[in-house]
Parts: sequence; structure tokens; C-alpha cells
Amino acid sequence: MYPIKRNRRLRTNQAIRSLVRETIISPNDFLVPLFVVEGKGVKEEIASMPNYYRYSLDLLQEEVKELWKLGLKSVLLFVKVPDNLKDNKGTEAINPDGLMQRAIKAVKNACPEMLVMTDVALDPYSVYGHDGIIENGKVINDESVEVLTEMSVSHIEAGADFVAPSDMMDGRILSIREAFEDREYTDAGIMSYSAKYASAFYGPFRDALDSAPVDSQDIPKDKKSYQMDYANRFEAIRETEMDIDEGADIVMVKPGLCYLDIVREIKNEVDVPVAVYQVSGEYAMLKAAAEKGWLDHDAVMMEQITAIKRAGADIIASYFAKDVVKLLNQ
Ligand SMILES: NCC(=O)CCC(=O)O
Ligand SMILES: [Mg+2]
Repeated sequence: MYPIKRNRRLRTNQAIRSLVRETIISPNDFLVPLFVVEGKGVKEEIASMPNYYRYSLDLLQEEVKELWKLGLKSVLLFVKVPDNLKDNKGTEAINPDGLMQRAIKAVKNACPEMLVMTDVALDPYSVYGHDGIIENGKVINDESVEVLTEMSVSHIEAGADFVAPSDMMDGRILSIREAFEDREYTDAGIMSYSAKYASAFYGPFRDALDSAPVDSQDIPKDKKSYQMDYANRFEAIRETEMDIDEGADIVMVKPGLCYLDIVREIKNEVDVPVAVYQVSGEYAMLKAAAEKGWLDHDAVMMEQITAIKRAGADIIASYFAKDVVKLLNQ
């Protein structure tokens, strides 16, 4: 009678493996991050993110039409702000005719049904490259929340569906939610970066937007006073539950691969959709290894994306979204 169970039976061929596969990837899983710059006819490759680009508004419109045809129906917008428009308080962030506000309208004009989410944080607008306002060498919380709230209102007024606060200030979800309710923006969504870790994997993104903290004695050199310590687990649950109580519709864990234990834990705790951001450094690592011929790009990409979903992601923000969907269509 040996052996009673033979688990290999369910792995015998492609058909049975497909039949018992637990995690299926589809275009509906993805949120596509897009980088926007001023200009016309601009599509510039980001040096540390091969095959990923910054688009001017005209080419952004072409790109979103292509994404829509591929079945990718949600985008997350980031803008690269010219240096002369940066200050400490993120004044440009609330300009109704700013690049983000125009980008939202451009996407909606090109592709009205595309779900538009927008990044809310001061770093692309800050002369110091921080997510909030600096005072006496510190990132101050409550004044930063006021600007982030105005910025969120301005994005919704420009036509965004969701704002995605990525700043990790305390209390900003409540402040934004109250501002939306006061104005009767009852459909305006909030996807909170609720468990965002102070990670070294964000390097290429900061190249893409030229948004890294500046190197100066009087300015915090990193974001550790607001982003979470990667050694912590319980704190992620606390942050996430608070953001849900404050009015977040979707919560997020960021980065992805090194944090899948946190993803599973949060997925088991909460009853709102959980997003995971597979960040720029994760993208760059695979692109670099594949360029050298050390890893099989597509195979590793699918393994990583499937692992993120298996861990509990309902939504995956990933620079690989288009690559994945093109592969699925083959
Ligand atoms: N607030 C958005 C990010 O920080 C993205 C980071 C990355 O992709 O590395
Ligand atoms: Mg928080």
C-alpha cells in the first residue's frame, strides 16, 4: 500500500496543472505607473529603468490608449516637475494648471473610461526632495497634511478618480477624506500607501522624477522619520488599520517582494482591497540580470508577479504590467 498519496499526479501534464492552479494573473490585476514630463513629442527612457519612459502629455495619450487596448484599465500618475517650480511648500502641487492636473485631463480626454489615480506627496515638488515641508531641519507633519489635502482636492477637481497619498504623514487620510466629504466629492477614492517602508529599492524611481532627498547638512538625508523601518511587522498592521478607520478605500504595502510576509498578514486582517507596489528597484534588478543573460526575464517576471498575488495582493502596481499582459496574450 505504499505510497498512499502521490502528489505528483496533479503535476503530470500541462492540462492537470492548469486545472489545479490556484493563482491566475490577468490584466485586471494591474495598476500601471506612468511618468509625465513637460514638452511635446517626448518619450525618454529612464536610465536605471530600461524600457520604461517619461512621456509628454501628447504621447501619454497614445500610451494610455495602448494600455486600454491591452486590457489595462487603471493608471497611477507621477510628474517630473521642472526645478524652477520647486519650493519647500509644494506650491506648484496645487496649481490648477500644473502638470499633474493637465495630465489627469489629458488621460481622461484620450481614454475617458481609464481609472486615473494620482500620486500625492511633495517630493517631486520639493526643493529638498522630501514628502512634506521642512522646518528647522525636520519634516513637519500637520502643515504637510494641509498641503497634501489641498493637493488631493485639486487632483479630484481636475478629474482624477482616486488619490494615492504616498507620503506617510500621520492623519492625512482623515484630513483628505473630510475635505472630500465637505465638498461632496462622495465618489472620490483614496488608495493609501499605508505600510510604506523606508527602502533602498526606490533608487531608480528617484532618478525618474529627479526627486531624491538633497544632500545637505540641514536636511534629513533619508525618509526614515516618516517611512517605516523594514524590521517592523506589527507596525504595518497598526498603520493599515488606522488608514482604513480614517477613510481609505484601498490600502497598500510597498515595496513588494521583500515584504510578502506583510502582505499576507494584512490580507488576513483587513476586509478592503490590498494593493502591492512592486517598486523601481525590483524592476531594475530583473532588467539588469536579464540583460546580462543571468536570469530568464519573462519566467522570473511571471514568478514574481504570481508570488505577489499569491501572497494576497488584490491589485499590483508594477512597471512590468505591459510586459506581463503582452506575454499573456501570446
Ligand atoms: N511614491 C511612489 C514611489 O515612491 C515609487 C517608488 C518606486 O517605484 O521605486
Ligand atoms: Mg500612517
